[in-house]
Amino acid sequence: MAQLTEPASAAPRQPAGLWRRRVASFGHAVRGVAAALRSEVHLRFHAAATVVVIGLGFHYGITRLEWALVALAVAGVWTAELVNTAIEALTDLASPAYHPLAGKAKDVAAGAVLLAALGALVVGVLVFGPHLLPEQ
Ligand SMILES: Nc1ncnc2c1ncn2[C@@H]1O[C@H](COP(=O)(O)OP(=O)(O)OP(=O)(O)O)[C@@H](O)[C@H]1O
Repeated sequence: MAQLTEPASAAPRQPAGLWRRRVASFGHAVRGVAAALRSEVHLRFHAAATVVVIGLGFHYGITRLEWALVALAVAGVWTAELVNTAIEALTDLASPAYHPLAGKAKDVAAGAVLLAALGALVVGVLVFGPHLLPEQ
């Protein structure tokens, strides 16, 4: 039977359409972060910690390089936590019953969060330690 409409893939790519898709993708990403924030207590803790760290950064007037390190550390923890949340959801979908591989997937994802958090702790201690505990 003849097709009445062209398949979507055959439509010419207009710049306006590309922009619409980019904006839609951005919306999906924001929706993902919001959903994770609603369901994950850890992420709400990270959100509070991020606000505190930014406040400390302004309070102590840290340097541009220190801001860069803090930004990387904060983004690293958020990224690891969001990926962990996605892997947990996919694992629960694929294997609601107990399975050693499901456990391994969740443990490895949690390990990524742990490593990112340890890295952020090191950055936090090195950047803010001298301000919070000045030498006598
Ligand atoms: N389907 C499963 N099969 C085997 N082991 C599992 C399974 N689901 C969870 N586990 C084990 O239980 C641990 C905790 O899993 P759970 O889904 O409760 O994560 P969580 O502790 O709630 O994580 P978070 O607190 O980050 O949300 C996993 O790291 C894994 O070792």
